[in-house]
Amino acid sequence: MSLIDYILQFTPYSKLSGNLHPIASVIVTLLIAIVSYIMVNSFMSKILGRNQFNPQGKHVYITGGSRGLGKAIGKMLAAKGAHITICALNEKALDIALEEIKGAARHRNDYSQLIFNSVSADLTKNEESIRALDEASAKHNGRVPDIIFCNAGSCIPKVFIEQPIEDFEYMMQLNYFGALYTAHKAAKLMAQQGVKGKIIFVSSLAALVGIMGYSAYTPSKLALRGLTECLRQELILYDIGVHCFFPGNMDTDGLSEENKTKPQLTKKIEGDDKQTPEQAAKSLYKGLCKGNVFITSDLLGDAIRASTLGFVEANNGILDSFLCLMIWIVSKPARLIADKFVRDGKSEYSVIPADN
Ligand SMILES: NC(=O)C1=CN([C@@H]2O[C@H](COP(=O)(O)OP(=O)(O)OC[C@H]3O[C@@H](n4cnc5c(N)ncnc54)[C@H](OP(=O)(O)O)[C@@H]3O)[C@@H](O)[C@H]2O)C=CC1
Ligand SMILES: CCCCCCCCCCCCCCCC(=O)[C@@H](N)CO
Repeated sequence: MSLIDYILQFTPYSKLSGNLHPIASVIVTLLIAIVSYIMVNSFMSKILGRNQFNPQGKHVYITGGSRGLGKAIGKMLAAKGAHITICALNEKALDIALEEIKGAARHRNDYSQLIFNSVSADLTKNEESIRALDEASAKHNGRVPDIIFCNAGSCIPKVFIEQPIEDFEYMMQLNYFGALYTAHKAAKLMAQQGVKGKIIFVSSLAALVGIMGYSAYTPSKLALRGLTECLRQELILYDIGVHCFFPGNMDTDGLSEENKTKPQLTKKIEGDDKQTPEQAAKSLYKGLCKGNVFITSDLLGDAIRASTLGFVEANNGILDSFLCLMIWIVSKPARLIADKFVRDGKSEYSVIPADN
């Protein structure tokens, strides 16, 4: 008896196969194989993936850690025993956030050994980004942080022709170059010091699907995807892991702020689903534990991710193929409906008179 026959005898297939048409029996066999594969795969990834991300005792550096997602990541990892450094612009907000982050770790036995620190810097500038990282390292005897979250970012949504060029430049400068400056310095220090660390870029679901109103934001976040793909391979040289997170809308100050300038049509197309930053942080953590390179925060995001993989590793080959198929089925009607919203909205968008 072959191994397959041995396994199949424990399935309903063994009782059915005698009565089935040969084609039906091939289909049933395939289905059983697929379901078993998914079960074995998810079981294995639970067993094998459990230790791929253990922040305990590690120094975690979070840009944009004073609010929203960055602060939620800080609290979550502090509670798991990480040393935390947060970096942002506003010092007062940093102080308040650091107290909250400490509070999340206070129940721990090793609380007194944990180091919490905040650094104020303008991350749109290379020298400032380097100084911030140096200050963070100084509190750890010059050792670069083990885990870097490039999370600081901003979104100003507007209709393309009404958006000033300065906005395009600002978003590229903060969302792409801001993350690049920190990652570049951190990777160099990790390589020099032999620190087998991790760099995690916070992109957005809006990087993987382009919708109206995000013409300045989407490209700046898509650039991070490209950077992740190159660095994931290149930093194997130094055993540095690279990951990219693509969350959907999260209930943060950033979202309230962007909603002030967001075109109605953009709101209509993206819908008003949103997660708390804590929920998104949890999805990110789970993805890191499994060793996933591209990580999302909900099912729609996961399907969009799976449909745009290219040469990026699937998180689960079979499941991702299935999700990709779902997007292939729904994307055409979804696009037609979204396009119709835009066509029907023409009258609401009066065009600014031509320059005279
Ligand atoms: N909220 C959402 O719906 C989504 C957000 N994202 C992305 O997730 C990340 C976090 O978003 P969210 O939590 O909403 O962001 P928030 O706007 O709530 O917080 C942004 C953080 O970045 C810091 N920051 C902004 N500019 C600078 C700067 N020039 N130098 C240093 N720090 C800076 C802010 O500090 P300070 O106040 O001091 O400037 C703050 O800590 C961003 O990259 C965002 O693009 C992705 C998908 C959806
Ligand atoms: C062409 C047809 C389109 C069909 C629409 C399908 C639905 C896509 C939802 C995408 C939502 C994007 C959320 C991220 C927003 C974000 O990153 C900012 N809010 C940042 O703060």
